Amino acid sequence: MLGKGKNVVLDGVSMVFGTFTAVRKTDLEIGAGEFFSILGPSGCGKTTLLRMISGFLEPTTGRVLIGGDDMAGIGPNRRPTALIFQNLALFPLMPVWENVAFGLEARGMPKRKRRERAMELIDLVALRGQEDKLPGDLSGGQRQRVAIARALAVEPAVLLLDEPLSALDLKLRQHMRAELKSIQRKTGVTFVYITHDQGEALTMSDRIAVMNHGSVEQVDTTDVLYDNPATPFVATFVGEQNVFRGKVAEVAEGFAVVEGPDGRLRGRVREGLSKGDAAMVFVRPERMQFLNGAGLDNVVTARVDRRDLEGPFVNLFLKRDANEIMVHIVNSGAAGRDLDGEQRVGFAAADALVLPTGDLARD
Ligand SMILES: Nc1ncnc2c1ncn2[C@@H]1O[C@H](COP(=O)(O)OP(=O)(O)OP(=O)(O)O)[C@@H](O)[C@H]1O
Repeated sequence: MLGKGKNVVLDGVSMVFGTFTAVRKTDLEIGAGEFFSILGPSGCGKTTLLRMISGFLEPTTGRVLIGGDDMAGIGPNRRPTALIFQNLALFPLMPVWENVAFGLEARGMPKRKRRERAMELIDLVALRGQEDKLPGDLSGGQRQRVAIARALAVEPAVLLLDEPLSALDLKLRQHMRAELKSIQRKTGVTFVYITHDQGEALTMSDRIAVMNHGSVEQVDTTDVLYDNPATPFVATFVGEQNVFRGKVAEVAEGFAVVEGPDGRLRGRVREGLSKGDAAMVFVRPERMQFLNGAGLDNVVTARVDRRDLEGPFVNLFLKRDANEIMVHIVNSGAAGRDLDGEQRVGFAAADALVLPTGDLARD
């Protein structure tokens, strides 16, 4: 009943509007049946990349291949893709099932068969019982599922989703994440998902490409992206980070020591840094600990500034001169309530990553 997922290859693709380069030369391979996200801040070129895959834009340079076929000169309607936007554009006067079956009529499928096919898809997106309602009588999340069923009805090999959840409230968005992932798994269709929401990308994707200023900075699985970001931008765009600046004092056996205003800090390093280079040390807030006398590879003294209760966990913010340090602790009782004044916080060298100085996501 459903199209089988195909791979998408971008081979030296770029997009220039007049004198402005929206997407720099990009090579990317999205696997058949993969849930692949393109993540980045507003204006970084995500939608432009998606429009080149869908055929609404012809790339300035390079080729788009879907399932091995070069898409040059092939319009959006003739590509094995379907597109879902934030603005769903459902037909308000058509019941749910006719909305889902809409693309099938153009293919000359008789009405009874169309309804049958629509019902299969309505089951897939868990909307059984809603098929005769009008879109206006559904919740936002249900409407979203109608749009997904409609896009899947035409049996695309690749489903392109452009921030489809951004109009929904937080609870519904979180629920729809699980739902989208399960639909993707059941169908085996390749999903290319555009978002600026790193939480969304991390929870749903097999792999993520992080974009910044028209370039893909890193493509990796979610765990690798979180634990081993390739650049300061990726390190700070995906999740929270503590950042310590300084100069490399030593490099040996996969670790570097960075000397700066926060002292001598040791962390993991890849190639590309030598003694004297400007560097940044990144540590996730959940890898920082308050040190009650105990030692750790790295120790920083800072003053407790504020405590944010998030419910299941607590974020403690400490100040050290101009630097803010965030420590994330599990709320197993009165977490962090009695902490104030100067405190020693620390982290293991294995939990810190040293990268060459670069642009941060939230500068
Ligand atoms: N047709 C166009 N002509 C000129 N510039 C364009 C055109 N389309 C997009 N751009 C520019 O290209 C850049 C990338 O736009 P794009 O829509 O791809 O970003 P995005 O990452 O999807 O952002 P958002 O999350 O805000 O939608 C932006 O600076 C935008 O203004």
